[in-house]
Amino acid sequence: MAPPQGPRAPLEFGGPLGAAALLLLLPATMFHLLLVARSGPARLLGPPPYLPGLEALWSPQALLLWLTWLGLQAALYLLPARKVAEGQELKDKSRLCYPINGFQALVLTALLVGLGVSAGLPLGTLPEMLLPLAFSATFTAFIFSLFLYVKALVAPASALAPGGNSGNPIYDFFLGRELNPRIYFFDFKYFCELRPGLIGWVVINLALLVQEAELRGSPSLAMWLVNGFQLLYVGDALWHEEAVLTTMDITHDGFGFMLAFGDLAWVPFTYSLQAQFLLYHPQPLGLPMASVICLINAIGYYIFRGANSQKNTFRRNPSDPRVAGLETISTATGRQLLVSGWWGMVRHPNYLGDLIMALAWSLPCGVSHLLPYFYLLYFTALLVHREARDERQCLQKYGLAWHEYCRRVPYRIVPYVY
Ligand SMILES: NC(=O)C1=CN([C@@H]2O[C@H](COP(=O)(O)OP(=O)(O)OC[C@H]3O[C@@H](n4cnc5c(N)ncnc54)[C@H](OP(=O)(O)O)[C@@H]3O)[C@@H](O)[C@H]2O)C=CC1
Ligand SMILES: CC(C)=CCC[C@@H](C)[C@H]1CC=C2C3=C(CC[C@@]21C)[C@@]1(C)CC[C@H](O)C(C)(C)[C@@H]1CC3
Repeated sequence: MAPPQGPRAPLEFGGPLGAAALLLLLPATMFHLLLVARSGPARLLGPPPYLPGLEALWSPQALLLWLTWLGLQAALYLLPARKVAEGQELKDKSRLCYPINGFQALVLTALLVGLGVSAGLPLGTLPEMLLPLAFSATFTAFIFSLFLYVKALVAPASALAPGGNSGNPIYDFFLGRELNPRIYFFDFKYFCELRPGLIGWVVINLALLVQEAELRGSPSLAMWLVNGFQLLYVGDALWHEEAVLTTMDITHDGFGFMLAFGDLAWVPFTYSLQAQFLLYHPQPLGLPMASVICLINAIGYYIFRGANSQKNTFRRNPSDPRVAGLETISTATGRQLLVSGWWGMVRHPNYLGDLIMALAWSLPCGVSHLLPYFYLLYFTALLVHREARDERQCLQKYGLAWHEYCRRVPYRIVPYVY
């Protein structure tokens, strides 16, 4: 059994009390959003329109559907992959292997959903099941996190994450103890981060579009835009699946309730909020405004993809001709930091692009309600917090070289603002 690592890693998220509060607050917020999106006033701030009883939340059919969905995605994960990629080096100097077949899973899911619809599958009824489906996803995330917590008790110390091993069970349950929990080749964190939640988000959006078409004759332009933008985002994530192997979630964070709930429940049921809002609150949108919004999304995507690809190319091969001409700072670890190109503009250009896209996803919903802007507000808070966590880790890793980088590139996310 692995001993707890003690108080070496500083506690995050407000320690055990913060973690306990988030354990309740995150699911409560998700259900609040689901209830408010379908209510007439759609007020983000204020009490929910009603408190659902257990009979509105618990449905064996929804649980069965949810488990079938997880099973389908797990089966697609196990299909032969076009490539097997190596992850970052671990504490014991080994590297794990990951199948690169996420985009294939998206395409096969689309084919299966298409076949199902043409055989009479009532996709348009899915929006009515969102509440019990979200409940099933939350329930499975709790049970799964318990399993992960217990599994970590028998994991070797070298398999534990730097945080999440404080010895406080609530804090460790929330943050996650084991870095890469696996059964043979099946990596739970990698699977959850990109498959059931992200692809589920796209399917929920599509079901909302289908139901809008059934209700009003055709989907609105606003609904098309939200579906198109978010499909591009998910498709991009799966196309560049290998890049997720260098994100903080995979390389640093343990797998516990925060990521299990985030991946399985929060992403599909709250990231589809704009499409949910549009189904119940149709918004007029003219072509000129739609073109401006498309331009905003394109700018955001250009920055997001450009910055992420530049860093990934550089990390994989610094002498790649696409990045070889960029200015760099050497660090004591032997790794270099980019100080020109996207990473010379601000210290997190990829966050800037992501935030611009988040704005473009809300704008089709008009400006009469705050609710569709929830994602933008939450995401700003998430990225500001994430950026602070990343800066702490980079300072620890790179010391003086990081100070030099901060001096050369003083702004964090938005040039001349923050
Ligand atoms: N939609 C959503 O809900 C979310 C989306 N995201 C998105 O995920 C993507 C990944 O984000 P995230 O994992 O947080 O962080 P990043 O991809 O920004 O990775 C940060 C790491 O990049 C490396 N790095 C930092 N500066 C430089 C530099 N100048 N030159 C070279 N390497 C540098 C460091 O690691 P090292 O030096 O060790 O390589 C650092 O730890 C982002 O686009 C973000 O917007 C993130 C969270 C949620
Ligand atoms: C509030 C709460 C429950 C927090 C948990 C945070 C998670 C929802 C996010 C942490 C990092 C994420 C990433 C993506 C989705 C959201 C979570 C899981 C991501 C898969 C979205 C698509 C991107 O292209 C990405 C692959 C870069 C990204 C990785 C990080």
